[in-house]
Amino acid sequence: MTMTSWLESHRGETVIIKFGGNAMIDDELARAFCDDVVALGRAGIRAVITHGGGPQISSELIARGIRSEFRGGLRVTTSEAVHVVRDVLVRIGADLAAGLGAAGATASALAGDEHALFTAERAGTEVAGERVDLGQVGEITAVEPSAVLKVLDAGGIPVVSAIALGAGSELLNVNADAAAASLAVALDADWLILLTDIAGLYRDWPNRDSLVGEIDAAQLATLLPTLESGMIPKVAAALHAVQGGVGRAVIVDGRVPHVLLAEPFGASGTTITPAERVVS
Ligand SMILES: Nc1ncnc2c1ncn2[C@@H]1O[C@H](COP(=O)(O)OP(=O)(O)O)[C@@H](O)[C@H]1O
Ligand SMILES: CC(=O)N[C@@H](CCC(=O)OP(=O)(O)O)C(=O)O
Repeated sequence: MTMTSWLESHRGETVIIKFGGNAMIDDELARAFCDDVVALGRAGIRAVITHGGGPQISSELIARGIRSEFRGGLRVTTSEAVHVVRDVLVRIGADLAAGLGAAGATASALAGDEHALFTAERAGTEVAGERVDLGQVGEITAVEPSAVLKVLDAGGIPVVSAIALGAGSELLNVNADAAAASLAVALDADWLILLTDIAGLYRDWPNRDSLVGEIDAAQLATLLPTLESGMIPKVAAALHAVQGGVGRAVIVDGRVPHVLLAEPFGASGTTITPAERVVS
């Protein structure tokens, strides 16, 4: 099947694409990403972009002399830091929407704390059996996707920043993979694509011969406790998505130009399927 006919067979499907990794810091890769998203839109695929910006947030915090550290793959976030997180994410969202605009789309940047898009509750985490207080970090408890749907229905591409509102309207920093997964579930998406800076999920990290091509949710759940660092929230997000009804989650290599147009949506990476296999 050619890519054109493959896309044609998926017309009308909803795809949430989490932009991240190297594609975010390399102008040429970012341009290729925007061109691909525009091509998906032209093929009648409903594409929604979500993004994080971990490295950019870290640089800005350092520049402002605010300490931050990661525990269990999540940033410990003070009340001072959370405003920096939001500022950086809003800037990235605006740049991405401008890039998509330059590539020929009508894109609208939406911050997750607006339009009641993401509601979250403060969440800690457990590291080596111990509870860790992460400060203003949240776990998404509700998604109100109407602002996203409005953009999609008008033929545009929503660009969603991963930040949420908690109790008393406090800003909560959320992991961008988790936010993308929650949005994918709320939109009953067919695909969740997570762009990263590695070829996919390795079963026996860092053994480069152990790349996983396809894995179902049950097998992935048994692998989750063995994972490290940034892969923990990413795999947990992929699992949440397919367990919540999303057709497939795919972890793909954002270092590869035009990876989104590699049939099907970057088959070179790791595809996560629901426990009960869906044949498409
Ligand atoms: N089992 C694994 N498979 C793949 N990558 C892993 C694994 N365990 C840890 N990693 C690390 O996780 C990184 C990806 O997570 P992260 O840097 O948070 O991605 P992103 O910035 O795209 O969200 C990889 O570059 C790799 O160094
Ligand atoms: C709670 C938490 O860790 N939030 C992340 C949000 C950004 C993000 O997830 O960006 P990437 O996808 O580029 O890693 C952070 O502060 O870095």
